[in-house]
Amino acid sequence: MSPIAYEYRDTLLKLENVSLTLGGNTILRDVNLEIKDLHRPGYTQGQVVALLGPSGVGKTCLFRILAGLDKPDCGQVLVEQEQIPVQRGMVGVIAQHYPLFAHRTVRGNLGVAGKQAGLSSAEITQRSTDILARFGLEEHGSKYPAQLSGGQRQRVAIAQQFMCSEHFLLMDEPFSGLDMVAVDRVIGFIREMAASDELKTFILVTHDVDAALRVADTVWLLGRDRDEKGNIVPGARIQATYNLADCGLAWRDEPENMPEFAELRREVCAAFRNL
Ligand SMILES: Nc1ncnc2c1ncn2[C@@H]1O[C@H](COP(=O)(O)OP(=O)(O)OP(=O)(O)O)[C@@H](O)[C@H]1O
Repeated sequence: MSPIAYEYRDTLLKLENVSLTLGGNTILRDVNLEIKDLHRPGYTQGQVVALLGPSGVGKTCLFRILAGLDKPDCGQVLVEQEQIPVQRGMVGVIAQHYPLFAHRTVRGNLGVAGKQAGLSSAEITQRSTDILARFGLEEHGSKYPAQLSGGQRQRVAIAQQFMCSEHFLLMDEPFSGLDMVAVDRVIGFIREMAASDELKTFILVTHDVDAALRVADTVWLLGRDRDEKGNIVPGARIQATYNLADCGLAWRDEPENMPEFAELRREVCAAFRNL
């Protein structure tokens, strides 16, 4: 199938030579990547990118650096069209399992995020109302997390991050522990939200090859090199970049049923196994 037309515009987020050492061990080594505003003629299209890597490779460390929660030893993360150094709060963070405050209502949960982002009470009320409507949660504002379904809780957790970060949403293992139907629902939701705003950018950190290839327009493989004897060289870096738009897989319904998907999946899995 022929690829869908698109072009890249401004840089929205850039990692420049990010390296990290912890307890004397090199964890990340010269990680470079760039997320650009992806433009599809006739469509509003945000970005969905995935950082894929095996367990223990340094995904969580990179996640924290991307979110401005930790500083790398060298290198930097620049965000927005103005390319400013990332600060805590500029990138919305959704931790694994979509945690919420159990003792606060849905509106209360959104309010906490709004307060952390420095919004006034009036702004919190206004933005919460807008966001609840956008997420189809209008009727649930005064409910507590325990009174929601799993899918609704996920939506609230994602909505919460939209209170503080308009554009960037970083998700840590968003598919872990979910059944097939729930994975479909999260993928559908990410796609829908990404198509709601030209600058909306989802960054998924995951080891789930299938889900990453189903939802992302770009996938980066994070891994460590091996020396000539096959031993692991400390320090993960970007080992491969897969452009799913060029493969004709991005923005399709059920790309997993396309032959191109199986081919790319084979290639990614083979590379993954060597990391
Ligand atoms: N505070 C720390 N001090 C020393 N080493 C650390 C520290 N935090 C993490 N590490 C090491 O850094 C490496 C990467 O850890 P990280 O949690 O980022 O991996 P990951 O890719 O997220 O793994 P997983 O998918 O299993 O969660 C691991 O080898 C870990 O032992």
